Amino acid sequence: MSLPAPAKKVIIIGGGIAGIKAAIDLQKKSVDYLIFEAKGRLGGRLNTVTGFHGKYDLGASWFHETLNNPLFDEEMSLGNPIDDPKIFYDDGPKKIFNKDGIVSPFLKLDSIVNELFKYVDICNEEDLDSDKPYYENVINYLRSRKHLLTDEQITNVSQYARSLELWHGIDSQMLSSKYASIDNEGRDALCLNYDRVLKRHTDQLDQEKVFLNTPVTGVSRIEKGSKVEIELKDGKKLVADAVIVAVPQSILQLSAGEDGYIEFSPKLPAKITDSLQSIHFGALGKVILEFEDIFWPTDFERASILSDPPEGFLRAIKDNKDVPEFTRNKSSHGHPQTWDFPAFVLNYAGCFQKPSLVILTQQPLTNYLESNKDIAWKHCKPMIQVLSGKTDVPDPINVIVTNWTQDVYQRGAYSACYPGDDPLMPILALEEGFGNVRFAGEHTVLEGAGCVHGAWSSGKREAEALIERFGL
Ligand SMILES: Cc1cc2nc3c(=O)[nH]c(=O)nc-3n(C[C@H](O)[C@H](O)[C@H](O)COP(=O)(O)OP(=O)(O)OC[C@H]3O[C@@H](n4cnc5c(N)ncnc54)[C@H](O)[C@@H]3O)c2cc1C
Repeated sequence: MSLPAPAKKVIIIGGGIAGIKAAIDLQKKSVDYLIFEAKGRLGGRLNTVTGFHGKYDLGASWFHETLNNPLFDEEMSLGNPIDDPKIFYDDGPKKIFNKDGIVSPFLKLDSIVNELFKYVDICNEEDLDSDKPYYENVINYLRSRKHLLTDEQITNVSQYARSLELWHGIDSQMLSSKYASIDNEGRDALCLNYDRVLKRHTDQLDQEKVFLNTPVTGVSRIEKGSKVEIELKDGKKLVADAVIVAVPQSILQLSAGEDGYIEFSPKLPAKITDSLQSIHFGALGKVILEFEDIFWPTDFERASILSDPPEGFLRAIKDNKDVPEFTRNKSSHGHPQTWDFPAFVLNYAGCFQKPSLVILTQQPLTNYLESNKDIAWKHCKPMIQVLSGKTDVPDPINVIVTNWTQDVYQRGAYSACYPGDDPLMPILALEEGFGNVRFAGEHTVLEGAGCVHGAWSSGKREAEALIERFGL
């Protein structure tokens, strides 16, 4: 009589949606698993909090690309009750504001910026071998069209084009032109809220196999690579047949000695370590303002707040002179100035009749606000004055500022491309993995890169790969 083969065991490092999905799928095939999560909660970049007026997502808010989003499909297949909807398409009326108030739709900024995006695509196709900062192409476009645009259009387009910063989480002087454009495979839907999606997943886990507040510090391939041993921060070691490293890309990019660093033994192949040099990490952040009452218009769902162009910008475009760089960090006033950065506003008054506004910010502003949370309202107040058309605006009853850049186990928002970066290299290298050391997360997928559904799909992929490897 032959004994049944002992159950295979997989250790999952990181309890975000990628790690959780991997665990669920492994469990379905009776593969034993343990999840080690550094923080005191599961979910990683899915984090829903409750304020005075309801729930807010500090990390992901939207289901992106809903024509090609398997997580969205799965959620919707479970029903979307009319009296308790799981999503809201917040793509109704949108308004654009600058320092002086509402920007007239007759400036046709959307049409011009759409043409500009096309121009950037054409430039990229014509020059496949090099990559410029996206902002340089914005300037080139404005120079090439300056006889066709009014001064007001040139000034406002230069800043409206920066809206992409609120997608990538980095400023457009740092953003790669090649990877600036956003694929749009379907409408984006606000998820109401991601805690529901997370709970549906975590409820499927065996809670005894989940270890919170347990950072992993080392991963070693042992027994000629047939087993993997992981080391926890307290020095404890555990052995498994495989490991799925589902920590953020920013953690894989740390150097020895930095908080959160994971030591791999033997070292990861150069294919992986070198590829991690060709990608960066952005810092999208959020400031949530809750007020007593609604005192601003409810006739729009989203707003773009345009920054001021640097002094002399228009003249430089018209005279073909060097265009001044825009301010990235602190100005001479000691901290970042409101009108130096574009912002994206989600108007809860327009979407849900609630007196709240969610303001999205990008690097380096996010880093500053997340480490100086007490100035967040002062920074945002001029935007709210413009948005409401009132100088005398009440203070919020609650200000919530995200913490992604300050969390040593996150260190920002998601992968982002600087000029010259090649996001494909790390994706291919991490997808290949290193024997039974596997990788999952938003930074390891092509479809849904940077997104929740991408991270989820990567967990599914790694579970499938191990199930096949184990011959199950
Ligand atoms: C502000 C913001 C807005 C976003 N908006 C959207 C959006 O609207 N739509 C969308 O689709 N996506 C959005 N995203 C991206 C999305 O949230 C992520 O792509 C996705 O949640 C990543 O999941 P993950 O499992 O790959 O990583 P994570 O969720 O980061 O999980 C990784 C986990 O690893 C843990 N960890 C790190 N180091 C260790 C260690 N040494 N040991 C153990 N555990 C460790 C971390 O604590 C973390 O919990 C947003 C992200 C942010 C920050």
